[in-house]
Amino acid sequence: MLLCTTATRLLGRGKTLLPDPFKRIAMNMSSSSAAGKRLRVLVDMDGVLADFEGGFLKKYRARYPDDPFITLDDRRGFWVSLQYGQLRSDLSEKAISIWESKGFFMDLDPLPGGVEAVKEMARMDDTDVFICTSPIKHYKHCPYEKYAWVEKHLGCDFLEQVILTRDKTLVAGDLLIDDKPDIQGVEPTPTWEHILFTACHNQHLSISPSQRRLLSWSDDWRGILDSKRK
Ligand SMILES: Cc1cn([C@H]2C[C@H](OP(=O)(O)O)[C@@H](CO)O2)c(=O)[nH]c1=O
Ligand SMILES: [Mg+2]
Repeated sequence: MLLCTTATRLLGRGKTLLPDPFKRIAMNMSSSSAAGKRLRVLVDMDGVLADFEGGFLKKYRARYPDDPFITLDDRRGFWVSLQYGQLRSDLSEKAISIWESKGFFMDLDPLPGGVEAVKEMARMDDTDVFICTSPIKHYKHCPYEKYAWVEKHLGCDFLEQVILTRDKTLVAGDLLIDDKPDIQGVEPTPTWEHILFTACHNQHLSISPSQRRLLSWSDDWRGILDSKRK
């Protein structure tokens, strides 16, 4: 799955085709004209743009048709394997085998409205959007497939915006839209405000009054971005 043309691969995307010194001048000009006013939005991938839970359930049921499963309505807690292990101890490993398989991350369907929202965000003035996503430690397929998914659904240019990290606290931004309720890492005070994206596993959680949710991509994500603009 390589859709980037050779020319694009060699030269990079249109915006950054200038030779380095010119690029620096252009960047200085744009940063002085918009001094510090750009909004940086970090958008998570699984559970926010890509339907991890739906994709998991479909493949789990196809591979283990005689084993019990948990409906999306009954999902509780971020870690799928933890809840499956509580249902029956051997099911934890069976669950893990699903997302460690070739094609799992590539085949995930986009969640409704996510791709369109991210494309619209990227076109907004003074706004930088990055896809901030964690690969699983079984690295044989996942990192490649995450890039391939972005290329397929958001386009080749968007590959520039991908940040793969196991520690999102190290990434600086104004907003992090993410379905994981607790985002922790080595940085105790990340620069971003975490917006909890509602998913089957977190919808019943009560969150602190200061924390904000995005219920879906039909919810007012534009208002949340505007609230952070200086
Ligand atoms: C194991 C597991 C991973 N994931 C996702 C979260 C991470 O992607 P993301 O950062 O894009 O949300 C990735 C690695 O943990 O897989 C779940 O959403 N639920 C799970 O139970
Ligand atoms: Mg996620």
